[in-house]
Amino acid sequence: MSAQMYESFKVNSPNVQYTEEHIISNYTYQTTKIQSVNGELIVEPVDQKYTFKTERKVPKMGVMIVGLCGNNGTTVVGGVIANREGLCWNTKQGLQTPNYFGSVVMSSTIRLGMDDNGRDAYIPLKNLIPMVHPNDIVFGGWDINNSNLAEAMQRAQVFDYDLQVQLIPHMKNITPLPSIYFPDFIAANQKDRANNVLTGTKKEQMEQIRKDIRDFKESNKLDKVIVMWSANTERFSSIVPGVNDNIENLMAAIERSEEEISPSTLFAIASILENTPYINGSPQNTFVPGVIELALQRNVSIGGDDFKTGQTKIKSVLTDYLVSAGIKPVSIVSYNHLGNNDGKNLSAPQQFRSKEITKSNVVDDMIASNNILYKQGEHPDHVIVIKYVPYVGDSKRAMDEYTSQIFMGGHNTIVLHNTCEDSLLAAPIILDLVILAEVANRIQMKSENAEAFTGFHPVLSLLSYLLKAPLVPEKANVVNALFKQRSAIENIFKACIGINPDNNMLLEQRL
Ligand SMILES: NC(=O)c1ccc[n+]([C@@H]2O[C@H](COP(=O)([O-])OP(=O)(O)OC[C@H]3O[C@@H](n4cnc5c(N)ncnc54)[C@H](O)[C@@H]3O)[C@@H](O)[C@H]2O)c1
Ligand SMILES: O=P([O-])([O-])O[C@@H]1[C@@H](O)[C@H](O)[C@@H](O)[C@H](O)[C@@H]1O
Repeated sequence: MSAQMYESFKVNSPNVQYTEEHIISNYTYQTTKIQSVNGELIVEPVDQKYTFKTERKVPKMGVMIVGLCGNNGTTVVGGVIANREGLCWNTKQGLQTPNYFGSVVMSSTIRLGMDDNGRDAYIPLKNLIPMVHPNDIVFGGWDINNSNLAEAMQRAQVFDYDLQVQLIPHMKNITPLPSIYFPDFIAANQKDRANNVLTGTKKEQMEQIRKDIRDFKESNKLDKVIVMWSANTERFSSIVPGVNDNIENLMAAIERSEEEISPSTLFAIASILENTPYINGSPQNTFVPGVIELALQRNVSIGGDDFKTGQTKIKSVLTDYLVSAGIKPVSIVSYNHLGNNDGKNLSAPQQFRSKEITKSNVVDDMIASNNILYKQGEHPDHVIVIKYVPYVGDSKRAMDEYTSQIFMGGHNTIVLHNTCEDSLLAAPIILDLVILAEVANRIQMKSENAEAFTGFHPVLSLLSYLLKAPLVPEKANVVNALFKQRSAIENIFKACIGINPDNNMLLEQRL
């Protein structure tokens, strides 16, 4: 047996100290410095010393979901209630128990090292450093539709009937706060849903959202709140000089109720002004330059864009495998049809365009990494098709074809059919996003030459593993390859407790 599972562990190292409040780790970050000198590439291995300081106390956290009554919103809330209450339900396969499958935090493991018998020791990722447990999260939020959460959960048609029945009493008293609704930003076919909307100027509506956040935090006696956009995909906002190109212009434009400012941008600003992290689970460009500038100014975490759940997640693995194996994808065709309200909204051209962008860009970094296969600027044909077929509901059917050039003019064609229960895939991603965003805000680090500890950059690129179009700090590289993204999470958490990254060399077993 090559693997042994463990639940907990203690680090034995002179470089790691556990105090009442913190885990303090003196860590050597090993990286490689590259320089081109007189046309010659100089490669210099570098050891940089850092001190990581992680707060051990896990806060009482609330999550406010924009789009609370949607398929994703009701599924994540219902799923947490089922887990917290231990609700089991009958299905045609027998009794089903609740779980957090699909959450990398709650249901994946990481390798710590090898024991004396040569067995790999694994622990749950969630036990690596102290993190919020989803069962303890308090949910609330907004929706332009006034259904209570039990009605909305039933409308979503995601959960098995026997579970729905058990969830109704737990969800019927949860109701969404009225929200900001500007019809021009989402499909016209959403109009019938909009019976729970704020009125007033854009400034007044934004101030109401700020008050909602304060009231939610206070009434639930929360230590922290995170706002998560899981509302419909908006059209892209135009970046207009003098309107949203910097925070000064953006705040002035809000005062003028400027047309081009979207509901999601107002939610982002409201959150940042309330020192509340904001995550965008949809593809639109909520984070116009003025919003990013505000997040930097106030040092508040923002993350996005667009949950990476099924068809695109596989694309970020398959393309990485092909290119890193020296195989040249030359055509990628991604078709899917779905019948939920998300699909209905995406049936409108401008909303589809937002999604097409995030679903297409996910291969760019992998293609750019191999100039043996691709000349400068060369890339595969890449087509995205999304069709709205009401009957299939939340059960999205994805069909992909990957055609690649192989040895000596040959071709390899991979065809995938992938039935993605979209909300059952997205709900655990939503939990991972808020749990990781919260813990990232409890980690500080200091290089040996620095005066003071600092946190992560406000643009939280650590969340990339969970997103189609990762938002990264200016000048930082976008990484879409899924296992590189996962390693970043694992290795940064290991650094917090002074454990080296898993380099997979296994010299203990190769010499
Ligand atoms: N696998 C997935 O489900 C998945 C993956 C990636 C991204 N997404 C994105 O997540 C979002 C939600 O997906 P869903 O399946 O829950 O969609 P949904 O249509 O079921 O839910 C969206 C909800 O947002 C509400 N809404 C619309 N505009 C609003 C506003 N301005 N303020 C508050 N509420 C508003 C709607 O009334 C609806 O209840 C979509 O943008 C979708 O593209 C979903
Ligand atoms: O499965 P995935 O590509 O990660 O993401 C999904 C898309 O395939 C689907 O077309 C769209 O409707 C969903 O909102 C989601 O974006």
